[in-house]
Amino acid sequence: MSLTLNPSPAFGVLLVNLGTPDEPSPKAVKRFLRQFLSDPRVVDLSPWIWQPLLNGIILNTRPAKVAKLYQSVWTPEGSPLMVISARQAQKLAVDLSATFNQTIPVELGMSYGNPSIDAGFERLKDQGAERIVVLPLYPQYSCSTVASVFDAVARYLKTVRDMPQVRFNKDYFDHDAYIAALAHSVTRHWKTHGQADKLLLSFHGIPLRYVKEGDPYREQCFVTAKLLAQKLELSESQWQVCFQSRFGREEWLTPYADKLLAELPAQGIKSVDVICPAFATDCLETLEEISIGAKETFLDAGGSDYRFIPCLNDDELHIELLRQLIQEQAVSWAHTQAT
Ligand SMILES: C=CC1=C(C)c2cc3[nH]c(cc4nc(cc5[nH]c(cc1n2)c(C)c5CCC(=O)O)C(CCC(=O)O)=C4C)c(C)c3C=C
Ligand SMILES: [Fe+2]
Ligand SMILES: [Fe+2]
Repeated sequence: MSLTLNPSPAFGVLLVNLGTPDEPSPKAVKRFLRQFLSDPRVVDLSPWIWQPLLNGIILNTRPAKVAKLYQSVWTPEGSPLMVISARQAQKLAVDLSATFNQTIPVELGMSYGNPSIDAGFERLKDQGAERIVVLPLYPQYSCSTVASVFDAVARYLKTVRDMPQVRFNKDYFDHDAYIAALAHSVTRHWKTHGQADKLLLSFHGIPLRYVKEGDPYREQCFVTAKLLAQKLELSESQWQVCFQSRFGREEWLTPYADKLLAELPAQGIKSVDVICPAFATDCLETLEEISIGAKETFLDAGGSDYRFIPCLNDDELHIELLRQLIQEQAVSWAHTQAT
């Protein structure tokens, strides 16, 4: 039964992800990388040192190379990250609206590129939402991702006279529904392809220094991995964590995915299933780096079978997890409406 007196929504949802270039051209990639890599939460070096390096070398060499990689995964509808994020938002809006028995608007906001976090807030405001749940789609908290979303939210709020009430979800690395969704995607994959010698859990890396300075990301990755292994009833030798997407010369979290995959065949591991639990949505880093590049590394090193497990994307259990996370944040705003 609905007790709503006010026709405006009880609340709105801002789903946040990293963002992606507008098109797979060197020019658009350069624009995207300039914004992304100028964020001090991502690269925390002194701007006096970093900006000349970024503008003098990186932005003159990397965009052409990375644009080619984007072209290899781009779809007719656009960048995989954007296309899948839009589907997630649409499905989540349907499920939330059913839960709360009224239309709950869900908008996307990207940390870098379009649509921006500001644009997402504005769209929610246009739909009458005065209370907003911000859900960064990063299961494990890192200063380089989630804190950067928080910074952008705070920057937006500074620009408005009447700020909305905001709830912010920090992480969900150990949420039962997250582990259940991951476990379901692995068992579904095993049913179709069989089970490999090892399940490799490849998380996006960060500089080791960030962890030494207090970032809980690595610890949260290991908790996720252990909970998933437990749920799948895997023994210690049947799974392993590694970290991908290293950038720059500094030491990042280890073991590095590419190095490990090159070593495993010599240790007698000839087949692997690879899952990327830190990514809520397939993107360049999963579809190119892990699904294509890392596969080549493993097979070249003598591996026989390499199988990539897609991200949770718009899987039913993933949307259910997102719905639960929102409901947990919004329950005190909307308990009279929840059915
Ligand atoms: C420079 C340092 C980087 C840190 C720290 C970092 C952390 C981090 N990133 C993600 C998720 C994604 N990263 C993606 C692409 C990407 N990441 C970096 C660099 C850092 N990431 C770069 C330079 C790029 C762009 C591609 C390239 O030039 O290599 C993406 C994919 C975007 C897409 O368009 O598909 C995601 C998603 C996490 C989760 C994370 C820390 C935990
Ligand atoms: Fe990244
Ligand atoms: Fe990469």
